[in-house]
Amino acid sequence: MRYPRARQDVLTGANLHVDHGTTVAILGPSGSGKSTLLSVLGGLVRPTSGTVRVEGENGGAAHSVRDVTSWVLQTVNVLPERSALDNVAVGALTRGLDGAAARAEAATRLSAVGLGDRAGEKVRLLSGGELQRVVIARALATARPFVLADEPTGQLDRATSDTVLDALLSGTGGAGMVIVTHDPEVAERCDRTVRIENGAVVPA
Ligand SMILES: Nc1ncnc2c1ncn2[C@@H]1O[C@H](COP(=O)(O)OP(=O)(O)OP(=O)(O)O)[C@@H](O)[C@H]1O
Repeated sequence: MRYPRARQDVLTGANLHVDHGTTVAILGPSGSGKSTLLSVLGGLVRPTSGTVRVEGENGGAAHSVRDVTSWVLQTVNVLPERSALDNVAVGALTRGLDGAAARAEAATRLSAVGLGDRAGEKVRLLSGGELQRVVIARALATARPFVLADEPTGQLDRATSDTVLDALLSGTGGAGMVIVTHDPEVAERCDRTVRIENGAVVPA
């Protein structure tokens, strides 16, 4: 992967396989290309060369990457004037639940990230860490086969980070997950950890 007008590749010969139902942590210094790798994996940017492939149950092609992934991103769009519950319910609606079921699912997801008592609050009134938890609850409510998370606990204190990580790791319902993190404790709880070094993905 080389960005337009950049002088060198960010990723070069990078190769990563994520099994269904497993969690992979990506570590690496600032600027090494962690977020770039995540963006390539999720189909947000097209790699300069190479491919991203989603395998179906029998190894055949399944869907496009964008259809099977949900994002935990700090910059992801939320509806600031709507409640936390409404925002998470949107995730559940995308998988075909009706309104009442989507709201029930949203309430459960918000409780799991410790925001049960803030469900009715407008999102614009939440703190950065609370917003991050709303984003996580919404991503999990979509119940897609893969979750891509960029620094999901970056803004949280240790205790909240543990709560959110519990929710993230136990709430996926068997989804595969890729987590970009600087936090060794987050990496420790993943099934596998890799690092980005000189543009390549290497075992940590
Ligand atoms: N849209 C872009 N256009 C050009 N260059 C970019 C773009 N996005 C990132 N880069 C460059 O690619 C390199 C890798 O950036 P990336 O954000 O992937 O790193 P990172 O490992 O996630 O860093 P951090 O830990 O600081 O978030 C950096 O040198 C960055 O300047």
